[in-house]
Amino acid sequence: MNVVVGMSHLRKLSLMSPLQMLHTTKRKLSSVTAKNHASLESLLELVPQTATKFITKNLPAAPVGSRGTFGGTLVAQSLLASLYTVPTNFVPTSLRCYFINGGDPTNMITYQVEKLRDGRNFIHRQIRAYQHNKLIFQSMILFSNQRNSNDAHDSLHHLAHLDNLTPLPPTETHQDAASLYTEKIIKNGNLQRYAHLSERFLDTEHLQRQIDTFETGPMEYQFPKDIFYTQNKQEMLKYYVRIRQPIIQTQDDAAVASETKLITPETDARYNYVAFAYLSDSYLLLTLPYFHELPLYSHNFSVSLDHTVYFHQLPAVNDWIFLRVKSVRSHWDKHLVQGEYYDTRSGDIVASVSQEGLVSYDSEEAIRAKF
Ligand SMILES: CCCCCCCCCCCCCCCC(=O)SCCNC(=O)CCNC(=O)[C@H](O)C(C)(C)COP(=O)(O)OP(=O)(O)OC[C@H]1O[C@@H](n2cnc3c(N)ncnc32)[C@H](O)[C@@H]1OP(=O)(O)O
Repeated sequence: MNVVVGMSHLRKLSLMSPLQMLHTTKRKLSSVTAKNHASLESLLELVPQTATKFITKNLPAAPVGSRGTFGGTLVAQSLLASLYTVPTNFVPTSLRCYFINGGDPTNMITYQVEKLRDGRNFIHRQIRAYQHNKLIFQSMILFSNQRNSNDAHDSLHHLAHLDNLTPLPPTETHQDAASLYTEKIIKNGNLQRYAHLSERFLDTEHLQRQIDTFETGPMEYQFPKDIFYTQNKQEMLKYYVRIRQPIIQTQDDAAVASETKLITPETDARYNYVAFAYLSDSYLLLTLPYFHELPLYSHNFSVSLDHTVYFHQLPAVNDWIFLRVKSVRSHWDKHLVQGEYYDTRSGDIVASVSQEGLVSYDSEEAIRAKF
């Protein structure tokens, strides 16, 4: 990224009237060609070093506006690494992670899988991620045997379910992220208000990268129309997300990837879990201001501290997944958010996610005053 150009442009913009600024920004935006983002597979690809040690093939990128590696990359790669160490009939049941040190996007990550226990029904794995010989992340994953379905042990069967979901997000309430971001943040005189929250909103490269990510990144979102700034008290944020890259949903047993083969979106349906782990860290903490009727992106500092996923069934990530997020507790800059993810075809829950983050904001009054 050309930071020097970005900064000088930023200074020029700050001397302009809001109208000039908007026109200049629009011109700049249309002159920057959209970049094709790498596929999810290449973002997450691991090179096996030994049976339990893996190194990333590509650099672990930071999300737009962040300095450190995207947490979802670490969660997903730790799951991918552990999948190489369990038989193909085992699927993840739960996954608990801690983000210990910020990831360096300019260096490869080494994942070390520890085989804690191998049972008939359950397998336990612990995964540690290192950069510069420093521990940056740790996860613990429980796998269960999907072939071991004994009806006698299935009393009190229950799966949370939502009626009235449709395979396509409703257009009257939801809109694709790129056009919504353009409409609500870049256009309609709003950009200057956001620039009061962060100078990043005066940097056309930043705006373009955000739009590129929405348009061509690994995830596709349909957000509620008030997501960036709601003026109504909200208990839950409801949005839709899916993965762009095709991932197989079923496979016959003969074709299941053996432990020696690469686990990819084409070879192993369990890649849906990996992709879900990746998407489950996006637009979770970032949505906190929504619950306070404040504009998104009004934080001063934001990192996730931990992340937990309970998988209830294989998530079909190429279909729209309906997500309900709630804010459980905010206290001394520590914020806990929880999400329930539903399959929009069946209405059944596919996963539950909890995340605590360290996010600092100015006071509500100060944010409102500058916005
Ligand atoms: C290809 C990719 C596409 C992505 C596709 C689309 C994704 C689209 C979704 C986008 C959404 C993104 C949002 C995802 C969210 C994550 O991904 S965050 C990434 C994962 N989490 C992390 O990396 C956190 C790792 N953990 C840590 O860094 C450390 O454990 C902690 C949390 C900083 C420890 O805190 P601490 O004990 O207070 O640490 P301490 O040693 O006192 O301070 C260390 C540094 O932390 C910083 N710090 C700590 N507290 C504060 C604070 N309140 N204010 C400011 N700085 C602070 C300071 O820099 C401090 O440095 P110094 O001031 O000492 O120089």
